[in-house]
Amino acid sequence: MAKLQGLLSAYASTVSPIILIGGLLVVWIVYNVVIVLRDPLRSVPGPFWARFTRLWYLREVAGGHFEKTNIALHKKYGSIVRIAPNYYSIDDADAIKTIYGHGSNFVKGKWYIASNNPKNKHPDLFTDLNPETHAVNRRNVASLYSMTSLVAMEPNAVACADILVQKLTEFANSHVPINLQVWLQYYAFDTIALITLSKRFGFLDTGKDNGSMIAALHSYLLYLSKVGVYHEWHYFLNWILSLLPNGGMHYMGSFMRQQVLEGQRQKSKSVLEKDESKPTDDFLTKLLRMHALQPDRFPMESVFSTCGTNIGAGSDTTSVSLAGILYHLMKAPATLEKLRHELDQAIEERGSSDILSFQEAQKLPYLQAVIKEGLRCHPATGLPMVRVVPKGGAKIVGRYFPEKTEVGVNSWVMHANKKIFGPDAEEFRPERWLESPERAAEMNRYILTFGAGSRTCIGKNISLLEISILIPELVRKFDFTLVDPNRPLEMENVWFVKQKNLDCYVSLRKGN
Ligand code: HEM
Repeated sequence: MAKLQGLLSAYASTVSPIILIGGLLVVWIVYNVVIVLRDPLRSVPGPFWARFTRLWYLREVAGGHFEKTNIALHKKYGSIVRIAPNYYSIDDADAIKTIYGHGSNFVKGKWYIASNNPKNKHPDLFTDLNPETHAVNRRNVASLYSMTSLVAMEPNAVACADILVQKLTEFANSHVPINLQVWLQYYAFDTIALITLSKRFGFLDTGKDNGSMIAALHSYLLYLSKVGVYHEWHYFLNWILSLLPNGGMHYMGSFMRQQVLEGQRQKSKSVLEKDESKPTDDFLTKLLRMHALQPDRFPMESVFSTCGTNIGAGSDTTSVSLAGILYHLMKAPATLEKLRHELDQAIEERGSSDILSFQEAQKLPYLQAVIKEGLRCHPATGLPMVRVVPKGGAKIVGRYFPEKTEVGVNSWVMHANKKIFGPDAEEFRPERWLESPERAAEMNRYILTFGAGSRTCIGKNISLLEISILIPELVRKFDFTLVDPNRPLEMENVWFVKQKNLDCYVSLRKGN
């Protein structure tokens, strides 16, 4: 009897886990079948596994090429594609207004949760999911990013462009190949630091990622792009990661703290309260004044998070965009020639070869068309900008989406749309912006490089300033040649779609 009991318990101990797992699997399958059968959107096409689990989307995002996958999905399945059980990617011109338009009640989806720092009591502008607090916070800082505020920022962009030109001249003389994307990162990081904190990180000077800060921001992007898909894990994973050493982020944090303290030393609370604000004040002075005048409404945490968001959201995005424009120019010699002709003429007419100002650059139509087209062909963000369908549901592409469904448009998908940009949408052709003002205005409505609506990029003017200062200067002064023109451009989509192998020879422009 004891033997039999022993046999039975041995049998039970080996079989029961299998039965348990099998049982759970059956329950999971039945649960999913019921969900699928009851889903009013069950007829929307998409990859098989995306119907049942977010793992399909996670795997694709982790692959680092979702911008390409997303375009291919819409080619295969049409305007609406399911990419996760309750999440749909949309490729439709009218959908932009419905989902992102001012006055639409679609709020940011939970994917953005993984971008926030759980330690912050007040979410930053980018990650705030609450439309009311977001609107208040955005209003608080909007004037710091306005066109008039750019006056104080222009000399910062010019100073950094000057250093980059000097460095590239040295590379041209030594005939050493460089990774242009990396140097554009140094420019973008140093410029946004100078604009925000009144001090450069010093990447342009050393030619190095000091303190591994750029690498740390890359790891943060790797994290948020994937953990956003399973946002429920963010707080736990973030806690685990906070136990590990993270030199780069600490470096950035202490750099920021030092500069803020320096700003406070230079201008005490009483001085800031009394001083009239001037458009020429630097960004940090403006932030510290806001805190001095209304410490409850704008606490020190908001001073730090605004600075941190500028650096996080405004560095890689700008370098990716600069690299996109220059890469396309390298691949299109006739366009480059035409652009140089316009720039040379502008320089000749004003009788000085000094760097073109932002205002001057804005008056050059071909330059503006090149920038616009570069930003269309390589928008910095490469995942759908997810939003939640509001109460009462919504009609998108003629189909009813129940409330709480998640939907999103990927800039790469929209910019490849042939109905909007024409049959040659995949080509880099700046002329499309100059064919007629009506056509340009129409296309402009569907450009998502800087997002759209109430959550549109607050730093757009700053990045356009940086781009408009640097591109003409580099195009006028240097020839860039790809080390291996036949090697396809490698990119990695970690929310920002970063170029990886932009290895080039730099030489001084012939005949310059
Ligand atoms: C070429 C450069 C840039 C590109 C392509 C870009 C792109 C974008 C996009 C697409 C969004 C919307 C994201 C979404 O809805 O999911 C966004 C938001 C944002 N960007 Fe930029 N950005 C750039 C530069 C900058 C700069 C220079 C700054 C700051 C100085 C900045 C700060 C922000 C912030 C704070 C938000 C959140 C705004 C809000 O939700 O109210 N960006 N950006």
